[in-house]
Amino acid sequence: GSKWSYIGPDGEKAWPKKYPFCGGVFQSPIDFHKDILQYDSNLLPLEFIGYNVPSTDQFTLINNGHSVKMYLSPTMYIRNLPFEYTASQLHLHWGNRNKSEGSEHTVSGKHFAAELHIVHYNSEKYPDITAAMDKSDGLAVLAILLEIGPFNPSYEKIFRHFRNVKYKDQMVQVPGFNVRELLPDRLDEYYRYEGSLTTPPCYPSVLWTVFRHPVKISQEQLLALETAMYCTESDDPEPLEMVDNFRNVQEFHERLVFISFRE
Ligand SMILES: NS(=O)(=O)c1c(F)c(F)c(S(=O)(=O)CCO)c(N[C@H]2CCCc3ccccc32)c1F
Ligand SMILES: [Zn+2]
Repeated sequence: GSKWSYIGPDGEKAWPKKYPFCGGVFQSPIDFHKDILQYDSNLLPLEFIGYNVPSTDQFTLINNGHSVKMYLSPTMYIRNLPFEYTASQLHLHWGNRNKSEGSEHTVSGKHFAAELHIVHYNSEKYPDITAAMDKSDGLAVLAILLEIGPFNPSYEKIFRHFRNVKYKDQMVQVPGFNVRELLPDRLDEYYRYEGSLTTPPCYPSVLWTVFRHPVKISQEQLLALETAMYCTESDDPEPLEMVDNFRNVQEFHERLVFISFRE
């Protein structure tokens, strides 16, 4: 299994020993601050096809010991990127109950409470995500920044299942729903840059789209995310809470982040 973690001797400083790309170029996440941003009028709103999955279909939600991830249906894809990218899975990154600052990307040095990632692979060039994930044009990940606000019934369609995936390798079926509801209203405003997976093997294979506008979930929903899951299996004598599962921002020199909006 993947022997890496977010804390202790196998934490992110040690990743490059076993996973050399983690010490390499184009690493994610990064901080978005004004002197690396450049407006690009060619950045179009993304189009989401097949995102409205009927409740007769089911998504598999699984605790993989690093995050909680939900497999998506291969009928879901995005257009208006250099290629067509088919959805693979979504997962989250978050902090802990005493410090709700668990986003991976930051804006002017500020963390958001949490971050949702929807991972897609280039289905025009590669047969599946395994073939795509180490290619420079292989993956496209959408990132949604989460902050505290009113209760969010769309996120609840995933969150209400957390009690059934408390421990590593537990899984549950989630009835299909319109995954578009998890995204902010303004799909036309986003940050765009070429980066990497934020977990080992850290391949520099990701075209990142980070939406400008955060989505709100309630304090109670955030607390559930921060306290529901463990990295360890149900029978482990030393349970480890799944908290602070975000990578720190990486050096980003001589590169630009393109923005689809004029600030
Ligand atoms: N932040 S991130 O970079 O988007 C990101 C994660 F943070 C993350 F935890 C995962 S993981 O849950 O699979 C556990 C670690 O691989 C992924 N998986 C991707 C890349 C690795 C292999 C793979 C295979 C099938 C589907 C998705 C993926 C990931 F892309
Ligand atoms: Zn992620």
